[in-house]
Amino acid sequence: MQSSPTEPFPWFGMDIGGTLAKLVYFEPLDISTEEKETEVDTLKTIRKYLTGNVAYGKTGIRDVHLEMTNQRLMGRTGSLHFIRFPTSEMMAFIELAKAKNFPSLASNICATGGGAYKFEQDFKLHVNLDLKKFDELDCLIKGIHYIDRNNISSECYYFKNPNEPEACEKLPFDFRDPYPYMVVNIGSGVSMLAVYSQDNYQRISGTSLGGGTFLGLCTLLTGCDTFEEAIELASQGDSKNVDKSVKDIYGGDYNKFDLPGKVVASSFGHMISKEKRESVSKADIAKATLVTITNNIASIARMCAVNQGIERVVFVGNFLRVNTISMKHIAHAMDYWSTGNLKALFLEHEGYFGAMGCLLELLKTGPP
Ligand SMILES: Nc1ncnc2c1ncn2[C@@H]1O[C@H](COP(=O)(O)OP(=O)(O)OP(=O)(O)O)[C@@H](O)[C@H]1O
Ligand SMILES: CC(C)(CO)[C@@H](O)C(=O)NCCC(=O)O
Repeated sequence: MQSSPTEPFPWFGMDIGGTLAKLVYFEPLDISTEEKETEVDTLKTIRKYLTGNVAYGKTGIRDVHLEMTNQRLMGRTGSLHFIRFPTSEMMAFIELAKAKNFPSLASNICATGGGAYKFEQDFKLHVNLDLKKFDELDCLIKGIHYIDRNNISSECYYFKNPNEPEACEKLPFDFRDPYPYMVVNIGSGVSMLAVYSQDNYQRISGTSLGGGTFLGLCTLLTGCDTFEEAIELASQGDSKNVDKSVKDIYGGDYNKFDLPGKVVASSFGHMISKEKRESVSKADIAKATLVTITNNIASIARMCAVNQGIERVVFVGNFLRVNTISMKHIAHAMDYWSTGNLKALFLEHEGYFGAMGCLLELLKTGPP
């Protein structure tokens, strides 16, 4: 027998970030006949709309490959769905919620991320909803913990031989006993956290050179329009045409301090030459932008991990979406510069942990 939920449906967690808004929706699949008969139309409409589509409006997308089935939450069994749309469309989302009559449901709306604060007044003004706000980094840690424990296929993975295209392998990593570990959340900007236990963590550092910087610079420099386009362009480019290497400066290795010739000495360093600027392609520039941002994040992460005496570093955030180039670069850089002492780990649900943690907070909260 199922226990009756303390929190009325629908169950959502929302993470409104600087670039993307993420939504985790729990679809109950153990609805009794009695519940079906009494389920209000609005609830049914929302459930059917979200689970019956993979795209919403022009820009909303459900990441079907990330769906988690057979989840048990608060005594109910169902599926977790993962949906994202650009934060720039937030007002359209609020209008959609209005059109679907969402505010008529006596439910809490929980949100995290900067947008929970930024859009609070809009929710109140346009749909008369009070947002319950939760901290984005608390939610991130809670979400990582839940998804890693409850994903039946392996959530956590690493790259073996990340720098050898032929021999590189993506392998599962057993993250059951993870503490202490570091989280590097690469969103628009980057936050770095040291996690000591399930409810003990600190934000130890951050950098404004993040996913937003990559996309911003790449669109400026190459004229591309979307993140997917920028990554595709980068995959065809060669950053050596843009960056100056140790070899370009030394004519070979810098032996005294163990700097091999192929290491980047100066990101974008070749671009001071008119001749090089004229011969470089857009793809080369996209790749160099990606590598510059990625290496900088890996470098700061490595210094933080060494400072904290932590060996495992988990990289998350939507910057890593469809971006194996950066993941392999990070894996190689962490391994190489720490002489094998640090391990870069990755999680399948990349950018959804904040929204997942937010859903868990909603269920903890119960009715007002
Ligand atoms: N479809 C997409 N549109 C825009 N950016 C994308 C997309 N897919 C991946 N990205 C990358 O993901 C980044 C945003 O990641 P994420 O959603 O984790 O952060 P955010 O929550 O928006 O930012 P922050 O946490 O700094 O507020 C973008 O800056 C971009 O590099
Ligand atoms: C401001 C946040 C936390 C919003 O998610 C993120 O974009 C970030 O950590 N930016 C980097 C800020 C810093 O320089 O530490």
